[in-house]
Amino acid sequence: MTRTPFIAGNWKMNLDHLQSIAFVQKLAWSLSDAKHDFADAEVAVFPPFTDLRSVQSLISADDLPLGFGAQDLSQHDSGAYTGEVSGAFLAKLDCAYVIIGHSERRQYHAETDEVVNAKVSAAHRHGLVPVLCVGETAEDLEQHGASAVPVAQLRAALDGVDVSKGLVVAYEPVWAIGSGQAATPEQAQQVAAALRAVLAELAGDELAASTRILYGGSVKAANIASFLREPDVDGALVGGASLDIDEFSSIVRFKKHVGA
Ligand SMILES: O=C[C@H](O)COP(=O)(O)O
Repeated sequence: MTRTPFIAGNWKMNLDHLQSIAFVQKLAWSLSDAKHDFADAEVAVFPPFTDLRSVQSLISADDLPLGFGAQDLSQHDSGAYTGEVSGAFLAKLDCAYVIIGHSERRQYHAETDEVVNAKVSAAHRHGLVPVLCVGETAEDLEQHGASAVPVAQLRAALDGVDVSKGLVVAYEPVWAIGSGQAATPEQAQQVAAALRAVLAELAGDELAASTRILYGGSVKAANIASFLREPDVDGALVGGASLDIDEFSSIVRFKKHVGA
C-alpha cells in the first residue's frame, strides 16, 4: 500500500486575502523550480476563511499544483449560527480538506470530543476530507505517556464515522506546537503506529493502511526528513514554517516513498 506524502501548511490567523494572493503566487513559483523533484508529495495550504475565494481563483486560473482547505467548519449545515461557516460553503469554494479539532480550537474555543466528532460528520456530508488533529499536552505526556490521549481523541472523533469517506489524521503534541521543540521522530512514530492500529480496529486493515497520518509541531526544513523516515509518518502539518516560502518549499522537497 502506497501513501502519497502530504505536506499541509496551516496559516492559522495570518495573511489577509491580498497577502494570500502574493504568497500563493510566490509559493507556486518556488515549487515549480525544475531542479527539485517534489512530484511525489501532495501539497495543500489552509488559509483563513476570508482568503479562500482568492486562493481558489488563483489556483484554478493558473492550474497550480496546490490543494487547499479551511481551518475549521461548523458542525451545522445552515441556520442561525452567527459567525459559523458551513461545510456546504467550503465545498462550493472547491475546498478539498478541512482541519478539524486543532488543539487551538480545543483549547481556546472549548471544542469537545463531541463537537469534533460532529464536525467530522459535517465534513463528510459535504465531501470534504477532514484533517483530524489529535495530540497530548505536556501534562498528559507526563501522566499518561504519549499515545493515550491522542488515541482516545481519535476514537471519540471517529465514533459512528464512516472512515471510507476520507480522512487524514494529524498527530500534534500540544507542547510541540509553536515551541521550537519538536517531538522526537521515535515518539511521532510510536503514536502514529498506535493511531493506525486504532484505524485498523475501527475501519479495517485496508483503510488503516491507506490513511495518511501526519506529524505536526515545530516542523521545519531541518527536521522534516527525520519524521518522514518513520514508516507510519506520512507527512506534516506545518504551522509557523508554512508562512516562510523558502522554508516551506524546502520542507516540501523532502519526498518519501511510504510502503511498498
Ligand atoms: O497546525 C499546525 C501546528 O499547530 C504546528 O504549528 P507549528 O509548526 O508552528 O509548531
